[in-house]
Amino acid sequence: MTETRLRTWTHTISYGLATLFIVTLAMQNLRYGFYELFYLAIGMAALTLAGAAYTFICRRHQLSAPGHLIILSGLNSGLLAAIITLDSPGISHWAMPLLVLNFLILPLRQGVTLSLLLLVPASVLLFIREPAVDALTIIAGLFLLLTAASLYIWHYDHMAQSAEDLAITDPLTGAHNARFLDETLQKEISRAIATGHALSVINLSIDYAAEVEDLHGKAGIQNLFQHMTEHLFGVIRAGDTLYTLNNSEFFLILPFTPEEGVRVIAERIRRTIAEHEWPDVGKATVSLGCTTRGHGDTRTDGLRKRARQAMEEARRRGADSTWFSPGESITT
Ligand SMILES: Nc1nc2c(ncn2[C@@H]2O[C@H](COP(=O)(O)OP(=O)(O)OP(=O)(O)O)[C@@H](O)[C@H]2O)c(=O)[nH]1
Repeated sequence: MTETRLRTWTHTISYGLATLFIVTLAMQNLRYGFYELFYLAIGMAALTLAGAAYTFICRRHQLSAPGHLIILSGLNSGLLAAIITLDSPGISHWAMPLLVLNFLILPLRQGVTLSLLLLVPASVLLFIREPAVDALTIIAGLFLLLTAASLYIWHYDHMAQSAEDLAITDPLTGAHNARFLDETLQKEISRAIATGHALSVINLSIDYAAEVEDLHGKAGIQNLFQHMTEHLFGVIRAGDTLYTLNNSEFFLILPFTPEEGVRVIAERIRRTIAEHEWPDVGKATVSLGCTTRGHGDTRTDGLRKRARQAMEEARRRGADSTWFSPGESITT
């Protein structure tokens, strides 16, 4: 299930349960003749229903739907206004479903801010109006709920981020993996088409990797691969992204980099790697195939294939070399 779908479901269920809870409150207050509270609950139920409808309307871009903040601000400020004006002791309990809703629907920071904006003035009023022990009990309960909800959401966000990082990172080198390469490259191609900026890529492989492995073992080639990854991270500039494809190949996406630029950076990488003294292995070289996005390159496979062919051409011409393969020229 995608995150957008997951959120659409959790938002709909949250708004649905909140509506049910608030409508029950409304009916109870109607039964006992507390008409002000009845109207307040009806207003709040209308807003939670609006939230559910908004969730349905924005189901395809749930992650960037700003309307939830407006709806929840309305709910929170409505309840706060009621707490200030109505002087009804039980009303502060109504904050509980709202706190949960704030955390389930909004990003953590917005949820905390909105909840504190509701709880702090409500707590002050409780202290003024209620006996100290009663006020303290209610406030402690509300703040306990706020802490538990924020810790839970923080934990969930953290776990989701770790799972995402694991899915796109090579555990050996810490660079991005092949799975993430196509996704990023497609985004960069679309960005380059939209903005007209140049986009270049480099496919890079360690020369004589099989021989290095025979001589120094699997651990030796893995060590070299790790150290080269660190080295490459130190050479490329912010905005460039590095991918490790198998135990001896790298791929670089270089946004805003024209042909002359990719030739410069490829040559710099080749030279610095050849000059470096690598732990365990000593000297090592790489072959680099570079290309720049051409007129017909709207998908990743074309660019990747051309970069690979250029790398194979560099290898054919002898180790420790770079080869540039031009794409169809872009006429503007
Ligand atoms: N993407 C990318 N391009 C680079 C990098 N280094 C050099 N280039 C390209 O090569 C060109 C010339 O780079 P340099 O020889 O370092 O000259 P520079 O004037 O210091 O380059 P700037 O980084 O643009 O200031 C740059 O304009 C870039 O297009 C790099 O690390 N990443």
